Amino acid sequence: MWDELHALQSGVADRRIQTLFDDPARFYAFSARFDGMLLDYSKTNIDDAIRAALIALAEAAGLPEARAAMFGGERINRTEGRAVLHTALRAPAGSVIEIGGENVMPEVEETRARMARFATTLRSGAFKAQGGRVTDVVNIGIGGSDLGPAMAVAALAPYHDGPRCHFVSNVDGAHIHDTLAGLNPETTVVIVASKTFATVETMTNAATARDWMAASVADPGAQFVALSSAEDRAAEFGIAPERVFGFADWVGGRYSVWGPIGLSLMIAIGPDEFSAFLDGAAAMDAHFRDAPPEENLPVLLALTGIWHRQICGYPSRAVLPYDQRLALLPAYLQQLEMESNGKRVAMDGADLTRPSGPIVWGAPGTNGQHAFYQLLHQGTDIVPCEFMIAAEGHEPSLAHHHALLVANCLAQSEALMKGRPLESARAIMAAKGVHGDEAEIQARHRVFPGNRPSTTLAYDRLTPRRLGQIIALYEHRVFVEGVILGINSFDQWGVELGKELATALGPVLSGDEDAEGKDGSTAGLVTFLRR
Ligand SMILES: O=P(O)(O)OC[C@H]1O[C@](O)(CO)[C@@H](O)[C@@H]1O
Repeated sequence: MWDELHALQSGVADRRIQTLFDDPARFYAFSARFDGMLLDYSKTNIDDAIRAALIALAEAAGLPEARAAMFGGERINRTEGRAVLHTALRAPAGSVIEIGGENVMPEVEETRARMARFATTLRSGAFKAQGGRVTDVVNIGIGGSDLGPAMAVAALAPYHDGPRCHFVSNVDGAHIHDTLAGLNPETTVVIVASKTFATVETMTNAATARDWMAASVADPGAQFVALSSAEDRAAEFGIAPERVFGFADWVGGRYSVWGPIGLSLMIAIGPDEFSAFLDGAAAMDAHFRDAPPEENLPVLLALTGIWHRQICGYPSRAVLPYDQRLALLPAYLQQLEMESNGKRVAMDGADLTRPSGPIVWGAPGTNGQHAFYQLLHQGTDIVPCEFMIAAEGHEPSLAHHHALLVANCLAQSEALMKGRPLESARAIMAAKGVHGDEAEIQARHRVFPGNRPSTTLAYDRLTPRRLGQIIALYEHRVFVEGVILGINSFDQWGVELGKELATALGPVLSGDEDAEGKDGSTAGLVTFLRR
């Protein structure tokens, strides 16, 4: 299968993507729709034969079985011995989802209902902080306990009618200092979001926030909430059980926004809109489970990923949402994709024989156009681009802005594909009255090689439901790529070594231990920083 795909790639290496549009039906044949979304992958070099080979590859890798195993609650996270069931957090009420014969849904639904009750009392003012109605909520968490809710709260700003939400993640004291500086401790609620309730950054920030609050209110613990799988540790921290929202170990950190970790989002937009967010994701789950591969958005997005990274060899991909409110989506997807598929061994511990998942990066358009798009168009590396655009914004009086946004988004994928040949650049110089050697030099700088692939995800409007679908689409894309690569997308051992060394460096930096045994560079830096 892999050999066949490499052979197909060699055969089309010189083909211009643009020539594929000689077929007037290309756009329809190489795009797929679901609900209010459209995934266009026609501006790639994938043709019928390549798509068929990619689908065969996914099937040979056991995608149907792996998908059934995930939805069926099997312990597919082999290195941690855990099931992977974030899909249960958004499953409709009344669903039956079992792990080892036990239905997990009653507990999921009970926690969902408790979250909704708490969010409602907080939004209505029935829950009183020690200075009265809650004005501000500070979510303290990092990685999956931060990026999901922070990204979604920003994305859904037009639906935000609850208290203000703030997010503190970095252990750099500047982050919590600057966030708390503008807040009143008497009307602020602090949410400590940590699956393990042991992450050093989060626990350090939580202790600082508690000290800040203790300086102003009699009972700081009364304004603290915990979101965690380690409910005993939350209790030790001094948070009463009625404000502890637990979740099971089968929810991975980067897949956790759908449950308690999403509490700040629920407080911001309200339980009804939060339900719409879950419903969107559940609809994508059903589509992923049931749609045939040629119509299945997560499968198709994954296959373009495999084609570009593992077959064509492009090392990175750019996520380019033409939506300012999705400014945090690239960071969110960096964790989702790189923590899931940035691995060098297969499920059985053998070395991977192919590249791991790609480097994921990006920024919203149109800002990126005035920064790094230069490289996308004329750099020597090819970076597949993943554009995202809504048909309409939330500001009817600013429709002319949105029209410009859409035009820019479409123009970029067109420019990447078509480029500008040397003859056109020469004609531009001639029209400017520049001739001879200077014209030739100037023309060469104005050439765009083109033939650079992109996909576009278009949707009607960034509603809570649509955002839920988009995130679930990417989650399942990551899963499919992981299955094809034969890796475990649900552990993250690669984050451990740095944590261990940071712990060991603490006493060295404080001067309690010397730097003996450290390499010369680390010892030199310790000396410089201590001085
Ligand atoms: O929610 P926790 O347990 O504080 O973990 C935060 C993050 O840290 C990581 O474990 C990586 O260090 C992520 O996977 C996770 O999202």
